Amino acid sequence: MQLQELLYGITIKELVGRTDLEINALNFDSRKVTEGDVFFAIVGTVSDGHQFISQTIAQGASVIICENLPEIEDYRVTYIKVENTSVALGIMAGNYFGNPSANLKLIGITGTNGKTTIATILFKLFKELGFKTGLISTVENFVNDKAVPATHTTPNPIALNALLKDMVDTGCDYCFMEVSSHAVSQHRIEGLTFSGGVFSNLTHDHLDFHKTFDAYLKAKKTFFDTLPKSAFALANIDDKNGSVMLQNTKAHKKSYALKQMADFKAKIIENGFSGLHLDIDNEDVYFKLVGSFNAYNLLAVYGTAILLEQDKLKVLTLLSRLTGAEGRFDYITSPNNIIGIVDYAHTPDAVQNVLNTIANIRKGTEQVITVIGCGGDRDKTKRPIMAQVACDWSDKVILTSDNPRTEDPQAIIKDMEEGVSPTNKRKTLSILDRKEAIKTACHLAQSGDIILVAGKGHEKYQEINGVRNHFDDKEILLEQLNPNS
Ligand SMILES: CC(=O)N[C@H]1[C@@H](OP(=O)(O)OP(=O)(O)OC[C@H]2O[C@@H](n3ccc(=O)[nH]c3=O)[C@H](O)[C@@H]2O)O[C@H](CO)[C@@H](O)[C@@H]1O[C@H](C)C(=O)N[C@@H](C)C(=O)N[C@H](CCC(=O)O)C(=O)O
Ligand SMILES: Nc1ncnc2c1ncn2[C@@H]1O[C@H](COP(=O)(O)OP(=O)(O)OP(=O)(O)O)[C@@H](O)[C@H]1O
Ligand SMILES: N[C@H](CCC[C@H](N)C(=O)O)C(=O)O
Ligand SMILES: [Mg+2]
Repeated sequence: MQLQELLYGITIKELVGRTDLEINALNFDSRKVTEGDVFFAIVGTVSDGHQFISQTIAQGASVIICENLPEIEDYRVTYIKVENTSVALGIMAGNYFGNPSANLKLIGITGTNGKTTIATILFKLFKELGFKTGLISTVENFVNDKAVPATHTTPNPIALNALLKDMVDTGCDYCFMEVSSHAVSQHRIEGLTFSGGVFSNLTHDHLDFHKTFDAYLKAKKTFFDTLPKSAFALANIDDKNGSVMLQNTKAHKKSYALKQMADFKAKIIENGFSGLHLDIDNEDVYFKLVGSFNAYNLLAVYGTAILLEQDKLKVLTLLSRLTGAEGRFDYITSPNNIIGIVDYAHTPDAVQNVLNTIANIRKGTEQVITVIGCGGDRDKTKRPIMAQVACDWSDKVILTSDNPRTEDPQAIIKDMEEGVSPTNKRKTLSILDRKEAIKTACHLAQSGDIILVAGKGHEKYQEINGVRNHFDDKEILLEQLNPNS
């Protein structure tokens, strides 16, 4: 492909060299650059890509996209100065892959909690409705039936557009993708054509990256502010930020809610371990998903399907048969009737929701034992709050490790302990080794008790200093609670 074909939509501040040259691939990582590549120099959180420019030229890069022009060393290389390299990368990655997002219906889902659940159920639903469909999510990506491992919730623009092209080539009509706040801030979704956007909720997370709640909110809102007129914007208006998301969007504004008037409305009739019984848009329907927060997720899915012009009764019938995403309120019952739940709750709000759900459906006499940790190299301010919520809503709590990454796991537990009040101390244990923590919870549990293992959900690893060792909460629960299976 010729460089000039990649430059549609790019505002060039300065150009040195030819644009009528054949290029190989796009690359933002110097370590992967080969002959004929375009290298994008990005200022990151750890290093500045500009410092690798000469190295990439030595490796054969023929085009450099940057925010500051280096001293021109090689007149065979084309240098393009832009305002923001990440924005240019998004647009050029789209051009490189033939702007696949415009050739299917792309729906983005954003919010602190519920993105994976909503995107996954939409993917399953649209496949059941008979469409070829794509999914981009935290757990796994899918090009219709083909699974593609996920590295991020929202991939980088090159991986993202490559996936979308694969979906278009496979004949997919729809793609449901999670849009993380990191992705919006880092312009990973730049240049994509969305047919719709969905907002679930906004609570405490990622303040290490965004610094303030306002900046976090703004990142989410930017996604809605940039939706085109032809798209729909569907927001949960029971969340106080739902209407903020809709404030300035050009898209068709639509709302969903359980507690007030909205375009899509539901009422919880029953909420138990066997599932939810809802009145949804005046239809009485049973669902397999558990917990009132899933009533919101189901309503978001239902609203999206109706906005995508699907038949109401067909949608509700199929939805009532579907299960949620892996590791989200995923539970087993032992032979002596101990319930073990694996859930991806890793924010204060999610922990509160999952424990509220358990509180609402427990019979009353049984103990709730929670095993919980907080991730390293992530928002430190959520640690004491998560521990406090866990203690306030459980009979026993075991604080443990969850992906310490480059941090000292003992120090993370110490941050969590700050949130344990003196009265809560007596019901709290700290056990560094997560496997031992889960084992201890299983030993403490008696018939009828409920164990919640929170934070890792579908994850199959424990990440320590850049190394991911096999670890699976559900596997350990199964082994401990069903020793003969
Ligand atoms: C904080 C964050 O989002 N970091 C992402 C970011 O890395 P960075 O800004 O730290 O990059 P950097 O290391 O400073 O490097 C800057 C630039 O120099 C380049 N470089 C660097 C070194 C070198 O030798 N040569 C070179 O060219 C890098 O490729 C990069 O382009 O850009 C990288 C390339 O796209 C991402 O892989 C990386 O994700 C890291 C691994 C990450 O953990 N991200 C998490 C926080 C994340 O994105 N999470 C969200 C949401 C999670 C959720 O709630 O679901 C997600 O969407 O997954
Ligand atoms: N609508 C919701 N409101 C509040 N909490 C929710 C909601 N949906 C799910 N949760 C809780 O949040 C956890 C994560 O859910 P899910 O994976 O769907 O969210 P996510 O937004 O994709 O998270 P991440 O940003 O980490 O990918 C669940 O395990 C559950 O405890
Ligand atoms: N995808 C999110 C949640 C990870 C959950 C938890 N297991 C952790 O490692 O903090 C993140 O990267 O912040
Ligand atoms: Mg997710």
